[in-house]
Amino acid sequence: MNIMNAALLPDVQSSEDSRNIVIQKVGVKSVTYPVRIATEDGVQPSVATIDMYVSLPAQAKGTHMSRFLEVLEEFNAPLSSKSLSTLMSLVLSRLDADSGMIELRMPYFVRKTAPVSGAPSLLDHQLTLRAEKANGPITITQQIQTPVTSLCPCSKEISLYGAHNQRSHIIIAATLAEDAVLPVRDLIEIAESSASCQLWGVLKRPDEKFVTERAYENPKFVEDLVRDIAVALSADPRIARFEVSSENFESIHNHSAFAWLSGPQ
Ligand SMILES: Nc1nc2c(ncn2[C@@H]2O[C@H](COP(=O)(O)OP(=O)(O)OP(=O)(O)O)[C@@H](O)[C@H]2O)c(=O)[nH]1
Repeated sequence: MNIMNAALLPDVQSSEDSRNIVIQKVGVKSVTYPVRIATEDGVQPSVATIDMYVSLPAQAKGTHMSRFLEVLEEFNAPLSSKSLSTLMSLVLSRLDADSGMIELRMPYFVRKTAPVSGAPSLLDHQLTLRAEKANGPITITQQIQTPVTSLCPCSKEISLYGAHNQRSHIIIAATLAEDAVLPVRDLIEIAESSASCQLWGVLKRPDEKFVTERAYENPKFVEDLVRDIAVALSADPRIARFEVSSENFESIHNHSAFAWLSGPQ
């Protein structure tokens, strides 16, 4: 459509609304979009599911939905805490809004080498990056879901042989201190080092023996996981506040053991 035709169309969104009701969040939800993530090892391509919202004042009938995607089209920087903050500012300015939120959810891959054989493989994590602007400055939250192994201390103590163990999903959401930079890898390392054992995509037999014994020597309740992680996050000056959870997919039940906490405490 050319500009002449567009100018002839009524702009319903920009008309006045008489109900006197503010909308806290309006925008686009579940946009699937290719992205590039800035990592310490270079730029990693991924595909994100994106929500972008702004507030709408009481007198405005509608927001300008097309502008969210226009900003995304123009935004060309690899994703980092700094560039996400810039994207939030661009959205607020283009939508003429005081407050808003952008959340991107995407797979994030880490290249690993198996503990004994050194076999290379990729391990997938779920990364969520969130920018929020309310009354103060823009805040950035980095959330990572990391899969690990946990082995039950009680089971080890009471059993003649073995101990039940499970795959656990640890979720750490760290809201950064102002201007702080926190590599996502640091959060993954905190999660993995707090677990009974970390996971690898490829394990040969010597590696399998290693992870089996490593988990047995390092048993953890779901409570131990979230508490050990909270201790590490509380000591990190780059993190203003955090939430940690672990879901342990039990092998002796058809349900999970779960723990959640927020900090610092
Ligand atoms: N506000 C609003 N827009 C919607 C809704 N449903 C669809 N639209 C969008 O309306 C858009 C077009 O409106 P605007 O984004 O304001 O487009 P425009 O007026 O040509 O562009 P600007 O001049 O930049 O505002 C389309 O992208 C549709 O997605 C809705 O429920 N609310």
